[in-house]
Amino acid sequence: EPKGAHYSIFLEHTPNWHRPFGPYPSQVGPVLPQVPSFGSFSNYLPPTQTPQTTTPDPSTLGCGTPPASCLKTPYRSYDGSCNNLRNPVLGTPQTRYARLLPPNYGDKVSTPTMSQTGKPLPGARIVSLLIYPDVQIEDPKFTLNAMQYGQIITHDMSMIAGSTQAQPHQTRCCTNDGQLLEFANIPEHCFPILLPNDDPAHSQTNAKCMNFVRTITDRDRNCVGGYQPAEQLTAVNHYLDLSIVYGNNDQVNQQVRQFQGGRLRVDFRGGQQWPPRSNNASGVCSIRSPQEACYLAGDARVNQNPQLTVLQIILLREHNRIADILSKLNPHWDDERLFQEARRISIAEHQFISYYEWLPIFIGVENSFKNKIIYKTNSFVDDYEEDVDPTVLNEHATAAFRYFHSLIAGHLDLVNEHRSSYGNLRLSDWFNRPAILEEGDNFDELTRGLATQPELGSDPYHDSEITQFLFRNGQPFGSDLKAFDIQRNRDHGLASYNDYRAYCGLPKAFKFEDFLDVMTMDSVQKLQTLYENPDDIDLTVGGSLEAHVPGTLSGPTFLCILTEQFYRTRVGDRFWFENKLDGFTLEQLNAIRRTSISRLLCDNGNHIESMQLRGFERISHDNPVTPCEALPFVDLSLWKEISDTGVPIDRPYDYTPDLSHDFYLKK
Ligand code: HEM
Repeated sequence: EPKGAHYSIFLEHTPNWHRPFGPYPSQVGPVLPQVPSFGSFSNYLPPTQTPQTTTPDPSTLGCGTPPASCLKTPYRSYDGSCNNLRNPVLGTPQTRYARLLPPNYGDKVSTPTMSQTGKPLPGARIVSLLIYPDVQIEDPKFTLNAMQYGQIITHDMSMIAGSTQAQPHQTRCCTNDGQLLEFANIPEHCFPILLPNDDPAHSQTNAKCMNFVRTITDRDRNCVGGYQPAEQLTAVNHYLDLSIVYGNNDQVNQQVRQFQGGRLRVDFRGGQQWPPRSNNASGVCSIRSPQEACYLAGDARVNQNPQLTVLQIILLREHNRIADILSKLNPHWDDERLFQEARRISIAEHQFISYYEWLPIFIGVENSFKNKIIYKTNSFVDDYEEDVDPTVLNEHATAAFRYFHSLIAGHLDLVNEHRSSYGNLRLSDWFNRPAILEEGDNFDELTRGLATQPELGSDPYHDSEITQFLFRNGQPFGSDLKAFDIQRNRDHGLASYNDYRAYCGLPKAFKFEDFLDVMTMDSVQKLQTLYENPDDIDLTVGGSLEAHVPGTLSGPTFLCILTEQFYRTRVGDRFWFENKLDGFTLEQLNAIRRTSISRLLCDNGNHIESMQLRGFERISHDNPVTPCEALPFVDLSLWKEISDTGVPIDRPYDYTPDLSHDFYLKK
């Protein structure tokens, strides 16, 4: 095992990770046009009207469309525009990922990465089979809920352009029976994964080819030309703002809203609220009959797996729960005001749970404090910095954060109120088929399962439900998520694992044995069997073999990338919930800080009666199942604006942000 001493040295370096725009410009290619005149706020809207910007026409997708102007409003836009007032397009959908290191494309411009020797890298499926076998090791401490909330955070922050990530891609790079297409017939953007002859699964059907379509880049959209290296685009807004619930643009937002009482649209069945039906069910779900439920939500991936859909529904119901209470407290508020206030509270709860409950488990408590990602305070934390770029890093989304695919469990326990499980669902039976949630008591049983079943360990082992059966849709075998991750790493031309070691403060390796500082001999030997040169190792692969930094769920290289990302996501968000500018009074902010994932599950399940206090942690003597009413909750009465006798309630801070504040007029 690697020596522990290394880590303490490493941790001392952590505060240097934040370089506001990195050593490498975060916008690859020409700087996007800045909006010259957004400083003129003549068209100010009071807070009770629909805020925001002129929405770009999605049919003219370029590489991010700057809004025509930014309106003065205390609420976020749906697409994230005007969050950064100096560069209002920053963080909006259809913009580039950022990068910490320059890309390493095969032809230096856009083709997938090659070996240093000029030959192709080892096949992604071959690497996946050797490095990521299915060995079932449960995490000793954390629940499936920790894994599942991670996917929620991911979907909130990014989605490679050109794919829904929910279904096999519409572009087919292989024949229907899994053979390679004739070269002349291969559609544009294809980068199929070749299957070895002795593939343990696919040799049984004689398939030789797994579909894989390249991510859309700024070059594909003609935003850059010449020899400018390509940068991939993300289809959703980069902020941690519950866009998975509210949509990433005004159009989707309008589809998910009820426009009554501040509520989101729901269908009532069996006395419970369910998301509205998608109007393209056969396109986005693997349904067997037209009646089968397939949901519409702010994010296109909502139906991808049952537990993801459970959390999406919990978050949707939480919004409506808050809107209903606010409307009783403040009957004079109209739909828009109720909607935006409920939205702001839901986003704050989500940011709190993500950063204060979830993130310390993954990137460590000490590391999170040290890097100013969380604070111990009962006050505001006004740490917004306009020159910190909130853009999602390609290294984060394509390599580091995907490491947690390892936590996925292939079977989902159905758990009753006594916390006993009498059965489970096989994951690959239910990809893109959410109807299962509405059967019997499944919704609550899956919800309790989330908080009871352990996640699998964060290690190189992966459940075969995602490496042999992903999206199999009734077929005997399916795709391989880890082969996708490796192929995606090359598609995006990420610099090598060795380069990121150096970036993150580890010594650069000159020979394979040099990796022994953070890897076992067994892992180094596997790498040596696969790769010709230490500089060839894909970031996705090398990073996933590192021993963990104590107190975290990742090795030092991924930890460095994750820490950098979550710093930027927080400090680059003008509407971060702990900023005075987000418009909460101190009392309200401290009320938000009493929320928890367990309370959210309690309040929004069908009939959940109990939960342990820390819902990302397994049930134990220290974390016993407790009646829901005994769990801390957000006291929404603090949002009551006028007392029962009609007197305005005096708040210690002005409820509505002062819009004439210097800040807005600075530039
Ligand atoms: C059952 C659970 C999950 C399934 C089935 C799943 C599946 C997928 C699939 C199919 C992709 C797209 C692959 C590609 O074409 O490149 C993807 C991307 C990704 N996944 Fe997962 N995933 C799951 C859970 C998670 C979790 C728990 C995390 C992290 C905590 C995560 C992080 C990511 C990230 C960062 C991406 C790239 C996002 C982007 O497009 O920018 N996933 N996942």
